Amino acid sequence: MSSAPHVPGVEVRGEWRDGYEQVLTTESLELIARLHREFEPRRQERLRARQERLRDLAAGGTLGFLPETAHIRADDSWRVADPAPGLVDRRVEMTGPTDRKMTINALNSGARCWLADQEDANSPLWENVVNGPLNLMDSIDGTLQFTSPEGKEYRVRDDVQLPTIIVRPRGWHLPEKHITVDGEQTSGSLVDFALYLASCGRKQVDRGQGPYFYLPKMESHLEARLWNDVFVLAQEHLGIPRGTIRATCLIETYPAAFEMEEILFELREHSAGLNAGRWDYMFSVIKTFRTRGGDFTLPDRNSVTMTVPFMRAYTELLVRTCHKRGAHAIGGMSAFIPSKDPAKNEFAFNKITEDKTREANDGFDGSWVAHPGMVATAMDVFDKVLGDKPNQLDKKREDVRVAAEQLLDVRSTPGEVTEAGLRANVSVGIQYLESWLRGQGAAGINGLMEDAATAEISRSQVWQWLHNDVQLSNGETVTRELVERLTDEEMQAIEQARGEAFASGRWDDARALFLETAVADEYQDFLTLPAYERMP
Ligand SMILES: CC(=O)SCCNC(=O)CCNC(=O)[C@H](O)C(C)(C)COP(=O)(O)OP(=O)(O)OC[C@H]1O[C@@H](n2cnc3c(N)ncnc32)[C@H](O)[C@@H]1OP(=O)(O)O
Ligand SMILES: O=CC(=O)O
Ligand SMILES: [Mg+2]
Repeated sequence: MSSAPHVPGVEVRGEWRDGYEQVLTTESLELIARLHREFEPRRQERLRARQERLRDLAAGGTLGFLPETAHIRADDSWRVADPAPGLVDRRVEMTGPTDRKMTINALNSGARCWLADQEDANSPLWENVVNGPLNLMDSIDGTLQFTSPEGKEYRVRDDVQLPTIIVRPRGWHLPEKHITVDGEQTSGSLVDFALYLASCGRKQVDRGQGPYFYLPKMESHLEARLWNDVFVLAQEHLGIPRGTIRATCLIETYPAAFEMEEILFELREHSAGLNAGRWDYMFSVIKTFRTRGGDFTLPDRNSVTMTVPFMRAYTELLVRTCHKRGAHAIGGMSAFIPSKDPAKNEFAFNKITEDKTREANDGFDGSWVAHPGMVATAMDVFDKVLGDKPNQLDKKREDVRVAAEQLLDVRSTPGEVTEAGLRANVSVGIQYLESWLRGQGAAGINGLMEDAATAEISRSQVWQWLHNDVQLSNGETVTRELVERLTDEEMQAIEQARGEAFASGRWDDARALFLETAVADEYQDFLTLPAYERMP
């Protein structure tokens, strides 16, 4: 049995298993230590800045384009780096967790890129943190195999074009408690980043591509600057040419929507574009102005479509901003997944087609699908719009003009707050949390893909409706008693639906966590923070 290598100041506190030595190497742990020592104070500073901004907003402030960076927006001369190998044609990107089976299924999906997710679709169980990069390493080495408990054999095909791998590390807010440096918990972002970079970075360069990343949940261009500085130091540390790393930033927080251009600017030598992360964006809209009542209260989650005014303003601005700077604009995730029921399946595929058609016509260069069964449908849509072109960076969208007021226009969102919407939030929130606590960060619930971002919407809507005394369409006011009663009823329904399997689930924990984050007066910034404390 191997054990963790000795690196001064570094302690691996997570359970050690055979094979981990391939990823938890001296080199990767030294990189984590160097990044931690160099950047942890700045990470903490940026997290404090988030809190300060939230306090200002709660006190009546608002969001707007920053006066201090107006010169960056006004300067037409700068562009991001030219697209890197493997990132020129990104018309369809698969997303999903990095367990062995799903890694193989994603690689065989026919998509152009694969977002290998250590974030929204992953729950940071220690074994997921280590196995993710381990599986990616095996896939690059061509040794990845899997046999299911039923005996089904999985292999990466050699007759399809493999997607370009883009790894999404955790956001800046999440700690990693299983690796400490000088006695301190490390950053989940830096651990995910360093484990992949150290184990796969050079291999990706050798096969003509590079270590590519998706960067989630950033709230300001100064957080992007922090990532850029991390990239510069890590490339130098590992002896990889500067600019080899490429990163696509998710614009998925309300404050970041006002700093798209600055985020591209900060990362320009490493930038691979922006992505419209619609689910976290919706969560962030609720969270940012959660105490400000009617003007920022959204109706039922399923009424907030991509065509409501404030969402439309956000995606239009994203395409225009990217193409002005030579950067790819990547669309988001429609939550519909295939169903065994033919009518529901047809509905889901129609929804995907509609969503991807709107994005392709708007100028996005590609978009996400959550399930391999949907790759061909999305490909068909983008093929029709792109034709032989690898992207549509030439579609400048200079017709688009988006003012701050349009991004902030939540009030014009049509729809109601209904008891069914409240029940759905409670039920989905609890079911997702139960799955997350067991180490599964994405789940299909009621025909929809649910992950950390969609669960954040569910619990934050309940919090917002409750703490703003919102009236349901049936005239009833949302109170703590009502939410608790519906929670009891929904728990009974879940127990009935799950049958015998219910007994082995972590339902008490999931229910308690949901109520702690959806009902308690003190709003938790991220559901995953208290959830992580309940994780071994
Ligand atoms: C807000 C955001 O950040 S969106 C991006 C993050 N979220 C995600 O990436 C979610 C990705 N999607 C998923 O994880 C899955 O599709 C789920 C959990 C929603 C549904 O998965 P399942 O219940 O397994 O669906 P289903 O039974 O239809 O799957 C059929 C096959 O496709 C595979 N599959 C489904 N989704 C994926 C995926 N995203 N990646 C790889 N394989 C997949 C399944 O493993 C299964 O394989 P098998 O037939 O070999 O056993
Ligand atoms: O990460 C994507 C999102 O929609 O959230
Ligand atoms: Mg997200």
